[in-house]
Amino acid sequence: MSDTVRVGILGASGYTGGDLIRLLAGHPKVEIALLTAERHAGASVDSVWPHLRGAGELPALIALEDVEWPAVELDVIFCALPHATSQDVIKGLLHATGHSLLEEMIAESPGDLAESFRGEARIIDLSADFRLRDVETYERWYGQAHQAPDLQAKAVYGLPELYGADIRDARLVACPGCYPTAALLALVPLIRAGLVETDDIIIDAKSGVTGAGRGLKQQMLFSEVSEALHPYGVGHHRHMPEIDQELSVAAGKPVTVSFTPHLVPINRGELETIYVRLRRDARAADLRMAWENAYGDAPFVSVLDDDAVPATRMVRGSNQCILGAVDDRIDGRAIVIAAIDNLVKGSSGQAVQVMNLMLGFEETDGLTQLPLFP
Ligand SMILES: NC(=O)C1=CN([C@@H]2O[C@H](COP(=O)(O)OP(=O)(O)OC[C@H]3O[C@@H](n4cnc5c(N)ncnc54)[C@H](OP(=O)(O)O)[C@@H]3O)[C@@H](O)[C@H]2O)C=CC1
Ligand SMILES: CC(=O)N[C@@H](CCC(=O)OP(=O)(O)O)C(=O)O
Repeated sequence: MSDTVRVGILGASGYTGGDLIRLLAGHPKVEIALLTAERHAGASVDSVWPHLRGAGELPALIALEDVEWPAVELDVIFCALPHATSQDVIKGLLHATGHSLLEEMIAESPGDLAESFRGEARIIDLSADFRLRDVETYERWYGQAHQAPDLQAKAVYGLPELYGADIRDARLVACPGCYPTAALLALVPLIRAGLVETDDIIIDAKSGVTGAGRGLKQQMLFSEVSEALHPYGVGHHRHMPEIDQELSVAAGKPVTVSFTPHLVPINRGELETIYVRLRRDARAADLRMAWENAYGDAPFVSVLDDDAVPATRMVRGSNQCILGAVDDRIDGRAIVIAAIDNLVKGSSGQAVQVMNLMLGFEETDGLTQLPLFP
């Protein structure tokens, strides 16, 4: 492989696609070789993203159907498309590029796919399409049949702090949802250390409006989001099975959480306040110690001392997740708080971190931005 890798971003006119361009333009080992869009196909990056004028020479956005696979010769493909679209597109591009994942699937179930293929682009999907290991769970929560169930079984869950070793060898990575990212970074080490009861976890989550994507939606209008606070998806949000799935792995038994997201009138940022019941006379200090043990070497997770608490302003624009824990005044309980930027650690930054691991780059390459304040 040459010194730089050729990278494509599918869905480059969306919010996560835009942040991928911003981060990758500053990455020392990346050349952005392909950008796609749907409604914005044919537009220049400057016109879609005026804040990226200084990002250097970039290809114009083209429609997916105009991509010349495999001639475009990408080493890495970021797929920042709406869920459900992603699974179709990834399946199609495996055929178009002659990807080795297809070869493997043909070997496993001969007859299903008629030809043999080759090719090695690493695929990093930001959508929800390959996150759930169980196809039935996907179909129940997303309300539709999965178009690529064989591929779902091949995907690695892309939370680097938990699955770094698997990500290094993966060809298809499913980046976690933004809410699961914060919840899992906070809770997995506590569950692994046996410090919290797993049947009494309550997650009160808040997200900025960019979490909903760039498409025009009435409930995202300034007049409807500003000066307001909206709970949504109460009792049925799609991120619940994803959080349950990963906490169950950590606990070695089924875990079901209570989770309620809220839309808050900020552009970026996510804050989760998590109420837990403690085991074995544990205190908040023990929770902090478990995080320190789990994340001692992790460049993007930090733990606040004593009773200090995270806020979205401490992470905005950066790939950081900040954690804090405080003893509750109800004996035996603690309040855990996690803050991330939904567009960075919650999606695009995490996806770049995944690429760095997959290609053996420094984990922090392209991701050293400090947060913006105020
Ligand atoms: N926003 C966030 O905080 C997070 C988002 N995600 C996930 O990342 C993915 C992208 O999200 P986000 O960037 O917010 O979404 P946006 O709605 O902002 O962007 C979607 C992108 O996909 C393109 N697109 C839409 N439909 C099609 C299609 N049928 N074929 C080809 N391209 C299409 C759009 O092109 P055009 O603009 O030209 O129409 C646009 O570039 C989603 O799956 C989302 O769930 C994950 C974690 C956090
Ligand atoms: C504010 C807002 O609407 N946020 C999105 C979460 C963004 C995300 O992580 O989405 P995916 O799981 O779809 O990738 C939501 O609640 O659906």
